[in-house]
Amino acid sequence: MSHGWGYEPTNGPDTWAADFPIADGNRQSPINIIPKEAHYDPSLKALKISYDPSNTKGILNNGHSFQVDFVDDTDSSTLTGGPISGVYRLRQFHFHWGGSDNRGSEHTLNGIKFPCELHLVHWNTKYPSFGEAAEKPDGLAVVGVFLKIGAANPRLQKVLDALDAIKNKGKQTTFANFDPRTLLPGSPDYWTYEGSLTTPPLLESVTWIVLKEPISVSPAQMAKFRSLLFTGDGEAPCYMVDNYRPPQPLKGRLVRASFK
Ligand SMILES: O=C(NCc1ccccc1)Nc1ccc2c(c1)[B-](O)(O)OC2
Ligand SMILES: [Zn+2]
Repeated sequence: MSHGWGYEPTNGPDTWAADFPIADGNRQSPINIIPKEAHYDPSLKALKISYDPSNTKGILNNGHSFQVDFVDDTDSSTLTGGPISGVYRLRQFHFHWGGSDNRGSEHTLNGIKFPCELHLVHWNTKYPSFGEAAEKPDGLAVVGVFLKIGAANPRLQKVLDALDAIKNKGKQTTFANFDPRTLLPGSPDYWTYEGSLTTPPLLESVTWIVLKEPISVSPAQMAKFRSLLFTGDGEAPCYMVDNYRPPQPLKGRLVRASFK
């Protein structure tokens, strides 16, 4: 019985193409971003982010990461502007991180890996649902934020304090009134390119918006991420670390910059 995809040698990123041939597609993510090769596009608008903390629904260990889910049945938490047209609704945010501080991010900058990367997932309201949007080339918009080691980030702490309650795969707990805007850096500068989900089903439906300025995370806070388990209650425990896909071939894609 073939177990599901994951990040171990037997089911990790190098094995995904067997079940998800799109893994070798023409717009796969993540990528290595080389700022000097990005094209400044003066027509790119500023990102407009408007979140309603009361939309926060809960926090879940899904066995690959943990995610904070949002009520997305109205336009109360949205992303507009930037490289996208129309209104995209916030669905969830989650992270990818490493087993040590020298790795963990999915996107890289000049080949440099950050210890962690935040993904804020939005779907295009021209489609009836997230699931439908996820199958369209302009269906999703994901804001990526790098985390770099530094001072403890107080904005992260509320999220990290909830992790003790969702140690195992499948566990979820209440989580309310969180404003993900508080996790964003001060600078509005971003790179953008057309890509995909970075986990199976690896659908090529994501407009990526990767912010230039990282936010901080302390070593102790990174240890909290690494205290989660990939495994379910009663299984042999396996720490949730290195849940990142490495950069994929650019295949001729342009990376645009919103700044000079
Ligand atoms: O939503 C996901 N799966 C469930 C699903 C349901 C219905 C249709 C397709 C997929 N996955 C997913 C969504 C967004 C992002 C990622 C993975 B990411 O690349 O890690 O960062 C951005
Ligand atoms: Zn992600």
